[in-house]
Amino acid sequence: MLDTVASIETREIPDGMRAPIDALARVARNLSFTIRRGALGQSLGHEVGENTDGDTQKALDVLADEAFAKALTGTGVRWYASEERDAVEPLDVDGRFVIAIDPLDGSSNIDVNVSIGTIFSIYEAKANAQASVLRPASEQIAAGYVIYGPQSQMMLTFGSGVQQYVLDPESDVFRLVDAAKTIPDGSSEFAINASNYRHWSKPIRAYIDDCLAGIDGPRGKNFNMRWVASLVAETHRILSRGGIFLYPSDDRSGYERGRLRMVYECAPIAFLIEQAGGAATDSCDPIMGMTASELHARTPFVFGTREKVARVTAYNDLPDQEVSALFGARGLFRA
Ligand SMILES: O=P(O)(O)OC[C@H]1O[C@](O)(COP(=O)(O)O)[C@@H](O)[C@@H]1O
Ligand SMILES: [Mg+2]
Ligand SMILES: [Mg+2]
Repeated sequence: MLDTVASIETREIPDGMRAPIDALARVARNLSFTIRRGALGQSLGHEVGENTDGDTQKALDVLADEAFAKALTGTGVRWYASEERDAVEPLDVDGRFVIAIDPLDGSSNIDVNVSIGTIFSIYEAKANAQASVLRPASEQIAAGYVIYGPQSQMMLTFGSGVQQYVLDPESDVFRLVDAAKTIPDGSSEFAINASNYRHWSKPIRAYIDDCLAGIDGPRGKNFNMRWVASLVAETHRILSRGGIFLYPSDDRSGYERGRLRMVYECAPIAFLIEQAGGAATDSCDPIMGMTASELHARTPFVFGTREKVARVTAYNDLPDQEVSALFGARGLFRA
């Protein structure tokens, strides 16, 4: 259907990158259609296997991965690195780019009609597959995500701000609605999977304790909590109205480095967030300065408005015994 016309408005997309971005947008609009059909179409949420990281793969994870790899072939992409594949794979031998992708983010939400997404990151390719993705996040030349929600939207950065596109159901084209999206200040929302509270480090517990204490605590104001369990949806909310997201490391086996993957989840989201005026860290240091040790490596992840992310770093920098007391007693960073 519609595969011969441009699937995204290209005026703000650098010339050399239009082919891969158009391919990503084309698959995204097809996925959006498939997701909207739900049970009227093919089954999407049943388990079909397990990926390298030990996550169950749903039918839609695999369908999305195969569709992106196929559509990107012939668009100048030399290497394709996916959450759903064991290793980085070749596409076009002479291609200029490497794409790292989480083809379907928020898999646990497929069956319950809650927003899910796609996250991607683009670098200049190197001759070596591994070296093309195991490099500082700051070397990304583009990053973006698609959210499949009540509206399907795409957010893109090429290193000079964040562009917001909405998939127009009339024309089936992603249309540019904001060429300079920035994160608003002032939200009092935090997002964390609070069921893991007992597993967190002291500084993370102290940070959340102080939020929960609300107007009676050291922060002197009330907070609200959100947890969608789709990284894309949390990012979209924070880009739209501010706040902070935390997926810290914890003491469960396998969560020593948190849950989220550096190459195709945290690096691209960090790039977008910084380009929108926010900050992204591993709870201490900026994600953009980090290099993954392997394709599926995890990292603790904290992002949102700068002041909120800096506060988490400050809690982490304090000696254990001082963590809460100091903030409470001296009223540091009040509100
Ligand atoms: O179930 P948990 O531990 O709260 O984890 C939720 C996180 O896992 C993820 O679903 C991981 O992504 P995938 O669905 O791509 O594996 C994130 O989108 C989300 O932030
Ligand atoms: Mg994901
Ligand atoms: Mg995924």
